[in-house]
Amino acid sequence: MTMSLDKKEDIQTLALDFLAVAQQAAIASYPWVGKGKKNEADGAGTEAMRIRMNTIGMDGTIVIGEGELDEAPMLYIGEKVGTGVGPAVDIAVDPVEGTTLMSKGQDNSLTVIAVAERGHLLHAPDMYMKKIAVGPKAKGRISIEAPLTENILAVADALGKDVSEVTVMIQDRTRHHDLIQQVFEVGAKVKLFSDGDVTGAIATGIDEIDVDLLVGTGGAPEGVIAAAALRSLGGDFQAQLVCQNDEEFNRCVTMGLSDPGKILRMDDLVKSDSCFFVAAGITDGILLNGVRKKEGGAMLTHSFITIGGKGNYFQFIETRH
Ligand SMILES: O=P(O)(O)OC[C@H]1O[C@](O)(COP(=O)(O)O)[C@@H](O)[C@@H]1O
Repeated sequence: MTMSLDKKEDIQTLALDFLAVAQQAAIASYPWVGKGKKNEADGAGTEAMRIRMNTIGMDGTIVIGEGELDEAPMLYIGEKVGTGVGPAVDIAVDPVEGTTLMSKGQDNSLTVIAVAERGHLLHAPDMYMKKIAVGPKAKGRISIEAPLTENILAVADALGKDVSEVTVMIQDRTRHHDLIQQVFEVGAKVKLFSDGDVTGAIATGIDEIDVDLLVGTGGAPEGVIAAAALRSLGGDFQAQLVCQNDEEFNRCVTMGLSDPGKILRMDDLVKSDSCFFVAAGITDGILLNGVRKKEGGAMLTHSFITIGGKGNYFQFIETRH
């Protein structure tokens, strides 16, 4: 029998199962850290994720994964996962978010998974997306259509901070030159990063991390995953797909996005609070510690879980395997 993900206990149980999936994927990718082999790490994480996911009592469908069936043998878009008996859910995965970071042995690579009730996650094509993210305190105060300077002033006001104390996370890319200049002009601070904008988005929803706003253009699949994390954390995420040519425009239309240039609000990205997000660190980062190998072969993981509809609820979990 297939049931929907409407009961709090269902979400909680499933979220814990997926936490184990993320941990296993991070452990499987770990031997490839710093080896310069992106594909091998991604493959190892993907396989571990799929094996563990197929033991879960659910009727799962991958909606954001490793690509189309003809380009990805595992966790392809549309692949059915789970035992087939249990809640009907849509799943968005990125076994290694920050493949370049991981392959160079740099900080901030992690495994991320977002899950929502069937039909509640946007099926985003693999193209660019303009994004803005804030935590719960600044929810309702930002607009992706407003200039960044205005958003920074609104966030400062919402957080009760002086504008000089507002930290804006931006991916260090030439396409973001104008955004970086706007931060300097208004007197706020940038925190530039080389890769991994899911981490930056989540950081806005966690008080202990000094990040107030994430802006910029990055991957659309990562955008949907980050939106699920922010929805679970009670924050806000707004976006707009960036079609660079007719082919990308037509791809959006084929995937059911009749107006690809539309501003995507939280309800367009993640339709309800029946969702959760889990992550596990591969290398150390601002959000999570990486995998550690202990004496005797035990592995230590550091992971993160946030579940929708519970306010600003999240937990960091250290596990010995
Ligand atoms: O490298 P680009 O083209 O600027 O793309 C940005 C995207 O790449 C990432 O930095 C890393 O993505 P990968 O893990 O696929 O390498 C994302 O976090 C971000 O959304």
